[in-house]
Order: sequence, then structure tokens, then C-alpha cells
Amino acid sequence: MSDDEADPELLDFLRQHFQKSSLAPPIPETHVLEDAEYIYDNAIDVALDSQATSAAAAMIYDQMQKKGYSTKTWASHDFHPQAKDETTVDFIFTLDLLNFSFWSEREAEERFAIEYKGKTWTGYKSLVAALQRALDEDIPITSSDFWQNENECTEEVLRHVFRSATDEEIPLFDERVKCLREAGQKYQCSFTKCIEAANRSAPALVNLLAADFPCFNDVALYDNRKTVRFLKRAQICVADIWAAFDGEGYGQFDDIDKITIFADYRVPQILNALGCLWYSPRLQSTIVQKRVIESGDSWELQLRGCTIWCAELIRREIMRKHPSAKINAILIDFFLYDTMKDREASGDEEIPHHRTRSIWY
Ligand SMILES: Nc1nc2c(c(CN[C@H]3C=C[C@H](O)[C@@H]3O)cn2[C@@H]2O[C@H](COP(=O)(O)O)[C@@H](O)[C@H]2O)c(=O)[nH]1
Repeated sequence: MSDDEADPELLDFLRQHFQKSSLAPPIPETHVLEDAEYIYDNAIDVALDSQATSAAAAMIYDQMQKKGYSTKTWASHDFHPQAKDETTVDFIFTLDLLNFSFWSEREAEERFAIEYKGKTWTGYKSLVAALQRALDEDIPITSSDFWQNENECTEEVLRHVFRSATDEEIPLFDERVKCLREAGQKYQCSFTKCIEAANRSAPALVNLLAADFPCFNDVALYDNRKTVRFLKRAQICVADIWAAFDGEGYGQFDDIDKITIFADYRVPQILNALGCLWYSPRLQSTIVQKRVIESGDSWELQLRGCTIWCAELIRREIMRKHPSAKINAILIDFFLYDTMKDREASGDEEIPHHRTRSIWY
């Protein structure tokens, strides 16, 4: 049918629609979830148990309700900053630049630890304590101007900031210094400008971090055929901002539910303990015997991808049963991490986790 025969109103509608859609900005996506599903569909050493996953969804929902899990839980953790201002943005950016790889080969009492406020702190909490201790000592450790100033921010000062209460130093010290030096040169040294550039889109901010800060660009080549994105520290950085600000101010995002759980070594550990994640005999014995799995190894990517996908199935099951629940992957993740830490604190040491040394998580 030629143009002059077509309905003029229909033509006008189509012109307007296609013109609008071609001009409409693309909807920001991180592609982490679709890559996780791809890994799950192709994994041979990691499997999900649907019954356990469904049971875990019920337990997680029930416990989150009982504990009143919400963004407000974030500020309740030891030494997390309380101010709803730029100082907290700077603290979180610094924190999540360095929020990786605290596991140790040493015995518990010999592993890297930070002494602060009369106690010794290990793992993620050792990082939070080290940053707060430095600020108490008037070292501007959360200032990107400081990180760039190699006369003031010397290696000696940074070794002082991360000085250990034991004779094990913080893992990957040199890599952490590199993360700080590199990050100081972007966005006029202000993370708030990076947040503003994302126009209240969480995936857009994740993508900006991954594009403009190489140390946030947590991607890998899966089975030599597909680049898969995990973007763990970029996602947890956005999630920490969202939670610290209760979804307002710097933490206001219109699409925060597009953020997935953060593929580290704690979430697979708790999902395995709950019977949701199952490993092939060789992978299981590697993890139980605490043998290192190299960063980028297929086993590692299967663990990370299947963890993200398993958590998504848990989220979907919770929302299927409780459509009005104010729960997203971030809060599920925070709950799972905290639950794993509680179990560890109550002596549940024998739950093994995989050991990969990298800056990605
Ligand atoms: N998936 C996920 N991974 C998380 C966290 C956190 C801490 N977030 C706090 C903020 C709100 C939450 O309620 C938490 O209290 C640290 N990690 C990762 O774990 C590892 C450190 O482990 P360990 O050595 O045992 O402390 C390391 O890779 C670190 O990057 C999380 O929330 N989710």
C-alpha cells in the first residue's frame, strides 16, 4: 500500500512513535544478571537445588521481616558513617575502592587485624576500622586529593593507616595503593560529581564506575567465548550509597532494583551452607581443602555467576509469595552476608568458602 493510500493518522502516529523511540535515551543496564544466567545455563561444576532455594527464600523473607531488614540496617553496623552528607559519600567511595580480599591463610589469631576502639577487627570490618582510625588521627584518607599527593600520601603513611595488630599485613597492599592513586584523578576528585553524572540511575552509575575506574571493571572471559560482567565493587558501592542515605539525597535512584547481589566469597558460602548451591566433587574438595582457585578460572566464574542467579531465583520466589514486600537483591545480599558473619562468629567455622585472591571482591 503506498503512502498516499495509508491512513494519515496512523502514519502520523508511527512517525511520532519511531521518532521518539529513536531519540529516547537507552535504558541503562549493567547486563550482570543476563551474564549470570548465561553462566548458570552453561555451568557443569556448580548446580542449584530448587527445593533448597525455595526453602531459603521462605527463611530469608521470614528472618528479614523479624529483623526489620531495611536500608536503615546499614547505618547500624560498627563504624559505618552516619552523616547524610558528602563526607559519607567520600567514605563509601574509599571503602568500596578497597573492599576486597580479606581472607587469610593464617590461623584466626595471626591473620591481619586492625586495632581500634579497644578491639581488634578482621575482614571487611578491619577496613572500616582502619579508615575511621585514620580520620581520628587527622589523616584525610577519604580525600581523593590526598591520594594523588604523593608527597603527603606517601607509602609510609598508607602503611601506617593499614598497620596490623599482627605480623600479617593487609592482603594486596600494593594493589590497594594503586586503586587509590588511580581513582584520585577522575571526576574533579569528587565522587559526588560521578553520582550526579548518573542522573539517579543505579545501573548508569555502576557502568560509569566500570568505564572510568579500571579497578571497578570486574569482568571476565567465560570458557574463552563470552565476556561476563560481575561488577561486584561497583554495584556494592552504589548499594552502600543507596542504603547509607536511605534512598534519598545522594542515595536516590529511580532503578535501584536493577542492582544484583554482589558476587564475593561470602554469599556462595552461605548459599552452599543452605543447600542451594552444589559443587562437583573436584570443586567441592578444592574448596574444603582451602586450595586457591585462580582469578578468572572457570570454577571461579561458575561460582560467582551461579551465586548471582541463585539469589535472583530467591528474590523472585519471595516476590511471588509476597508481591508487596519491600525487598530487593541488595537487601537480600546484605542479609546473607550478615547471616554468614553471624554464623562464623557463633563458631560455624567449618563452612568453607572458595579462595581467590583478586582486587575484584
Ligand atoms: N556480598 C557482599 N559482600 C560483602 C559485603 C560486605 C560488608 N557490607 C556491609 C554493609 C551492609 C551489609 O549489611 C554489611 O554489613 C563485605 N563484603 C565482601 O565480603 C568479603 C569480606 O568478608 P569478611 O572477610 O568475612 O569480612 C569481601 O569480599 C568483601 O568485599 C556485603 O554486604 N555483601
